[in-house]
Amino acid sequence: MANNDERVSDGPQPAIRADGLRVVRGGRTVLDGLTFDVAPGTVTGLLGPSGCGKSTLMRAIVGTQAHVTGRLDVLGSPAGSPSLRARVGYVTQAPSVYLDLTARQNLDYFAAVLGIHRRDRADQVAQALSDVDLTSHADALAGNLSGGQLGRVSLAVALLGAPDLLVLDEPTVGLDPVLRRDLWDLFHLIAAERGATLLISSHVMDEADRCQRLLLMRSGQLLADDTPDDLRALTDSGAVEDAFLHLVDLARAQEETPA
Ligand SMILES: Nc1ncnc2c1ncn2[C@@H]1O[C@H](COP(=O)(O)OP(=O)(O)OP(=O)(O)O)[C@@H](O)[C@H]1O
Repeated sequence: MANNDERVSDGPQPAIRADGLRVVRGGRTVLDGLTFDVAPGTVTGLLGPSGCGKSTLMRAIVGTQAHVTGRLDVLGSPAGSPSLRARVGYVTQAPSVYLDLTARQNLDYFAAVLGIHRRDRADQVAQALSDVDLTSHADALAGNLSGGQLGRVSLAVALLGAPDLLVLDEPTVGLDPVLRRDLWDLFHLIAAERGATLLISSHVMDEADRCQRLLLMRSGQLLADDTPDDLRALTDSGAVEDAFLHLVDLARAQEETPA
C-alpha cells in the first residue's frame, strides 16, 4: 500500500487511518476512495444502510479483505500485518463459535490459538466471560445458548488478550433493548478503562447516539465523519437518522447535477 503522509496529525496517532481506500469485489467497486481517521480510545459507530460496504470496510481493517488499494494503517502498521493479530479483536455478524463445546471451552480454545500462556488462560477466560455477563452460562454447550448469548460468546472471544482495537460487525442486531443497552455500556467501559478503540457497525440509526463519533456510509462512500451532536447541528436535524437522510438527499442532488 502506498504511504502518504499528507495529513499532519497534531494529536495522538490514529487507531485507524484510511486514505483513498478502495475495494473491488466481483468486479464492482464496493469501497470508493474512503479517507478518514479513527481516534484512539473512542467508540466510533460505522453506520449506513444494508449493502453500503460496512462489513467490507471492517474486513479490510482486520486484514481479511482481498483487492484493497490505497492506504490503510491500523495501530500504526499496515492493515493485516502479522504484528496486529493479537492487538485487534474482530466479531463477525455470524457467531463463529463451536456449537459442540461449552462457552468456556470455546474461549479456552481461542485463548490457546492466540498464544495466551496456559498459566494465564483460566483467569483471562473467566474475565472475558464475566465482561459479557455469561459466567452463569460458562459451562453450557454453545449449541444450547440463545442467539444473543452466542453473540456474547463471540464478543468474549474478541476480548481475550485485551486487544487495543475491537472491530464489531453489528454486535447488537436482534438483541432485546436491555441487552443492547448493557452491551453499549460494556463497549464504553472497555474504551474508558482499557483505552481500547472500538469500531462498531450498525444499520440502526438510533444506536448512533451511543457513539462518540460516527462514520456515515452510503454506496461505498463516506457521507460524514463527525460527532452525533455536530452532525445534527450541521444538518439542522433533530435525530441522526434525519441528518443521514438529509446528507443522502444532498449527495443524490449532486449526482444528478450535470458536470
Ligand atoms: N463476494 C462478493 N462479490 C461481489 N460483491 C460483493 C461480494 N460480497 C459483497 N458484495 C457487495 O459489496 C457491497 C458491500 O457489502 P457489505 O457486506 O460490505 O455491506 P454491509 O454494509 O456490511 O451490508 P449489511 O449491513 O447488509 O451487512 C454490497 O453491495 C454487496 O452486494
